Amino acid sequence: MIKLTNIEKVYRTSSIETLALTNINLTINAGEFISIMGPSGCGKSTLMNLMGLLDAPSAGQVEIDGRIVMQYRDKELALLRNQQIGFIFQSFHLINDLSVLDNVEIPLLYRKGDATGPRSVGASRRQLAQEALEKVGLSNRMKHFPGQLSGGQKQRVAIARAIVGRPSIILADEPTGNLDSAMGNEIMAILQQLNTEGSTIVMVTHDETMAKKTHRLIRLFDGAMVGDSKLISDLRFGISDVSAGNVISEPSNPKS
Ligand SMILES: Nc1ncnc2c1ncn2[C@@H]1O[C@H](COP(=O)(O)OP(=O)(O)OP(=O)(O)O)[C@@H](O)[C@H]1O
Repeated sequence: MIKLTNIEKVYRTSSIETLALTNINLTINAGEFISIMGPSGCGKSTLMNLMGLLDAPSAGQVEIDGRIVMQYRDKELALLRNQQIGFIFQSFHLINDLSVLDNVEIPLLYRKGDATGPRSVGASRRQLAQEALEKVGLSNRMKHFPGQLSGGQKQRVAIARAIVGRPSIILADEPTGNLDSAMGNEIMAILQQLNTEGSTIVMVTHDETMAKKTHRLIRLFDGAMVGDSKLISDLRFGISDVSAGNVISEPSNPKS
């Protein structure tokens, strides 16, 4: 579960102050698949960075799985992030000099314990990485390098890397943004499958079609939450009808 309470984020440089997020109150339940949409600059990545513990809010509280993280030190944040959160980015962020298998192992190298407890020795790391690659249908490309893969395949490697440590939360920042629609649909199908198996997924997207495949759509505008709609019937969350959608307010003059 991710709970954001009264979040505000201000970026300050010597000459300018930008209010990137204001008055964000949002609870994402365990097992939900939610999408976040809004025009460029409205604060989507900032929100993801706060949920991913990559940045701290200027005010308000961030709670991850019942832990209020505001008092955590950097080391503790890094540990929590490594164990609980998997990241997927639009531009994949793979290391070109490493094989597919080595790329997927990376999050496990930063662990004191392995995905399930004791320190991960090379063999068990390898095993976990192979399993993650099998899950995304890439077991036949383990020895390839990122430069030898299609965009969709690269994103599948990135998903394998995100799930290798078995995090409960996956944060995906425009995961289909660099892909054609066929590859984008493949990636969405994998994310939907991971969600069915229990992962909580938060996805930023500019694509309404992709957003409609998720349970719930959050709309941001100028740093504020302007919409929160239930999209797909899902009995796990007591939602029986898409009309349960609750639009807070629509932006009157969206920038894009
Ligand atoms: N490190 C930073 N320093 C100063 N201002 C920043 C910083 N990061 C983001 N901003 C500003 O905060 C606001 C929100 O940015 P953010 O990247 O979260 O938007 P976004 O919705 O993800 O945009 P896009 O869809 O274009 O990626 C913007 O006005 C941006 O210029």
